[in-house]
Amino acid sequence: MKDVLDEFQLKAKLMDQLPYEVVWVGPDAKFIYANEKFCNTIGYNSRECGTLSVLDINTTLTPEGWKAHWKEVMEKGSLNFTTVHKTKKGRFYDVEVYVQKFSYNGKNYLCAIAKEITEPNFHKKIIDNTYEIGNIGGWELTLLDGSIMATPCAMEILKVKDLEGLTPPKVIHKFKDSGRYRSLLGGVIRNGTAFDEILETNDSPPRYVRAAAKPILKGNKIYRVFGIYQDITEIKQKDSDLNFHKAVMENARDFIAVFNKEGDVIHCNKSLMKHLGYSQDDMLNQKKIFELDPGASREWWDAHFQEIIDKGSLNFERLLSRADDTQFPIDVTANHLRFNGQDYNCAVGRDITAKKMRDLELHEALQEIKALKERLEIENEYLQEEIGNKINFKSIISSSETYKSVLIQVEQVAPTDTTVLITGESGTGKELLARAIHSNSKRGNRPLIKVNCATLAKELIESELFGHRKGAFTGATAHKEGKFTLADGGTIFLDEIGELPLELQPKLLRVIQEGEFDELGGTKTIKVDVRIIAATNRDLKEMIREGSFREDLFYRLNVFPIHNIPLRARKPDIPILAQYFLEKYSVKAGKAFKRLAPQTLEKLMAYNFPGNIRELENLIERAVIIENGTTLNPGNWLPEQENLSLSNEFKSLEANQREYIIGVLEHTQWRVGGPSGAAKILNVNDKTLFAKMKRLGIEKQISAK
Ligand SMILES: Nc1ncnc2c1ncn2[C@@H]1O[C@H](COP(=O)(O)OP(=O)(O)OP(=O)(O)O)[C@@H](O)[C@H]1O
Repeated sequence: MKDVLDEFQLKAKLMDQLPYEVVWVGPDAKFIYANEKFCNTIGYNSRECGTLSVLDINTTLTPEGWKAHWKEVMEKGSLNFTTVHKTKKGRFYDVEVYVQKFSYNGKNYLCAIAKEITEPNFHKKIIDNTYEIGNIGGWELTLLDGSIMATPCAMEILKVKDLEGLTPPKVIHKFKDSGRYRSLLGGVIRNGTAFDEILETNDSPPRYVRAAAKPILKGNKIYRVFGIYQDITEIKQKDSDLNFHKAVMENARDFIAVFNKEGDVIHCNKSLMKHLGYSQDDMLNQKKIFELDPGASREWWDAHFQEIIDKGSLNFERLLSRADDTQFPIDVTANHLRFNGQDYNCAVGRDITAKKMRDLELHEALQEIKALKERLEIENEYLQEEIGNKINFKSIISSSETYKSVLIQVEQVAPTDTTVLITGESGTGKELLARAIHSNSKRGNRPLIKVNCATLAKELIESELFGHRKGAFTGATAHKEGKFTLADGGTIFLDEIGELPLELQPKLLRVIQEGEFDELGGTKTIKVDVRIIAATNRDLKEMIREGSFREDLFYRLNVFPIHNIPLRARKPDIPILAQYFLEKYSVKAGKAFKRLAPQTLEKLMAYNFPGNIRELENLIERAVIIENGTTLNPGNWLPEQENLSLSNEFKSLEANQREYIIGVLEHTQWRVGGPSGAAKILNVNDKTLFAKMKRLGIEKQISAK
């Protein structure tokens, strides 16, 4: 070495002046000469350099590598490459090397000129600042000697005091899942598998560190691993806050959807997607408001969107359409949202099907209550009437043996639910019997609803009996309960059943048979529990023959027939009945009558009473008004003499009725209604009398007042 130095001393001095690191190297890789720049950079003095070889400063170089390198330079004469040198203090730095072969005294040498290619200062500053702001620490592990270099930030992030703390065996314990980090580091060191993961530290409270590493290769050999640590606790916190808010939105039971001005679904939560039956892919940026809300037109949407911008938010109800085309009502609050310079409609909605159902049920319940109230009011009217009528029942006056059989029948059938058909002439007391049956049945505390089939206008009978819904026909301005509904649980008394129009008879038959009927204009079948008592003064069998009464209905009604005996067939009852009426009307008229004169009774007994008990009652009432005293003597209130004799030439009942009614009408100067009208005298209501007059062909040229 000394010889060589002597020979090259001058040249060597010149080399010292160069701004490059210059070394001369022999075939054994040992330095023969190193200039000052090299010595200064590498940190060894020139004496120490004399003891070093290339392998000492190039830590990745092996003896075999050196041999191959020497051979290549010898062959090629020169080479250009970059490598890494290590200083005496252990700092690694990148160098660009130019190697030139030269020979002296038959021996070959290398002259290497190296230049540090570490980043210039300002670049380094930028990098340092970036790392600091990003809270990123860098580290580099040299695999050959296991040495590690790191930025101060890396040590800060992992809270280690020295570089040793960042070496793989130590650093793994900084993380909660040290096993996982060990395997990640092992992967990059052994197999060059880069990683980029977020790991939780062992600190309390834990922090989150992003750990990433990648191998640095020389050829296909891993000689270093470069990595970073980044404290992302804050980012993670923000992220988890964001995720929390997202989860709140996603898991809200209410529907949340965000639409842009064009009506595209920009965002929608799970609840809405599930309810509509769409997947996320179906919905986001695929669906428009117009598909979800079939009632929304372009014009509506534009106006609505603008209104939301103007007002901030709006509340309203809409119908949404599901994927399967079914619809459901929602209550929506649409809010204006301005984000990144764009306007959005953020709609929060709720399915109100159940609420609507409840409203409907409530409405129906209210309707039902209303109907029940109406019914109660009507029932109350009937019950009031009943109270009066019950007095009449108590007053069934009879002492005749003949009538006893009728009363026995009443007593027998009353407690049952059997349908009863009471026949008999007009005025014989059929209604009185019907009331007696009802009062003595278990339905006695429920109403007895009376329907006079003769007095109802033909076209109204059906709605009277079965009720109608509002609008069922012209004039049906409100819902009306039918008599059958009113009689539910009680008894219906169908007086003058023979007058029921033929076309309504099947409907009555159905109620009797099945206990159900359809309301006019209604959609539901109404079921009722009603006992039926019918009465007629017509010969229904004859009517069947004529074809004006259905035979099947007759047999349904005629389950328990009671024939009411005419008064002329129970004459022994005349005195007792006459006495009863005398007392009744005396009290009413404020008269003092106590008894009937024997002559009066005689005349009454001689009379045929075509109008039966009603006629007797009316006679006495009239007598009480006309006469005075305590004994009722015969007077001109008694029927015409010719009618008093028992004649064989009996007139028909109808002819008698006609004559009698005309007589009364003449007496009242053809006044039908009012306190002194014929109806009052005949003890029938005005309508009944009008119906009778119509039926009997009595001209209606008179005023009804
Ligand atoms: N046994 C009786 N005791 C007391 N009053 C009676 C008796 N029978 C009938 N009446 C009275 O006679 C009048 C007529 O009776 P009711 O109306 O019951 O006869 P009706 O056969 O139903 O008549 P119509 O066929 O004309 O409807 C009533 O005022 C009733 O109170």
